[in-house]
Amino acid sequence: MLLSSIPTPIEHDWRHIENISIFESNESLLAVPNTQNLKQLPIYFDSNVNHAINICVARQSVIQKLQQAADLLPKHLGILVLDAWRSSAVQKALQEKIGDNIKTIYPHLSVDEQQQLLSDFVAPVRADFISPHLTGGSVDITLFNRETNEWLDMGAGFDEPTERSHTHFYEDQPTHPACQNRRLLYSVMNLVGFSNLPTEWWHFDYGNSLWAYYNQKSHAIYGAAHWDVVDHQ
Ligand SMILES: C[C@@H](N)C(=O)N[C@H](C)C(=O)O
Ligand SMILES: [Zn+2]
Repeated sequence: MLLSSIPTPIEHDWRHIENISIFESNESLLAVPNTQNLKQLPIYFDSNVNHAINICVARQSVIQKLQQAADLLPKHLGILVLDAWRSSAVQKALQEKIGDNIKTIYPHLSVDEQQQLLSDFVAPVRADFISPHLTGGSVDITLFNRETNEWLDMGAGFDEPTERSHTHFYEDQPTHPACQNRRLLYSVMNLVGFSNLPTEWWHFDYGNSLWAYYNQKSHAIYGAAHWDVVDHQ
């Protein structure tokens, strides 16, 4: 497959994204299946993030498209879903967790600079804003080797709040494995219709306002979605 190079980022402004119209499609949230080349590992539940659920769920078309993207990969690779739909309570817990990481890594930055950096890596939690993962249209994913189950080298850890996480970071080192692996993930996801968040090599969207923004669509098709843990026990 011809791999796309990863473009220089277009910055996003959450204030602009919240003004995009949503024509809700009412597609259901479903569990991400475990197939040979598509698996889930609910990373926030496994790492005891408050309120995280023990399953990755996403909109029906998102799941279909993930499977299509996985089928485009070389046979020895698969897509591992780490998180998909996420409640506002989990979003808030992540704001705190990643905010604390930023304070530790960058103690010399002012509070405003730390907040600005946090907004690159975690969407806001506000009553008037629908965060991307709350729509069931966002997925946090990586690639794994189907023979060894190992994650591929992406050149920065998942949720690492540093510049190395920016999707295009390794574009000036085309022979670096992380450049090749990011291009592969980016290419298959792009081919089936997802957009990528330029600050995070792992975050992709379909159907929500972030996707409408990066794909220059007139409107999004996914607003807030709800998964009732009690109904699904
Ligand atoms: C927290 C991280 N995994 C993520 O999903 N970030 C984006 C920006 C989000 O919070 O929607
Ligand atoms: Zn994400």
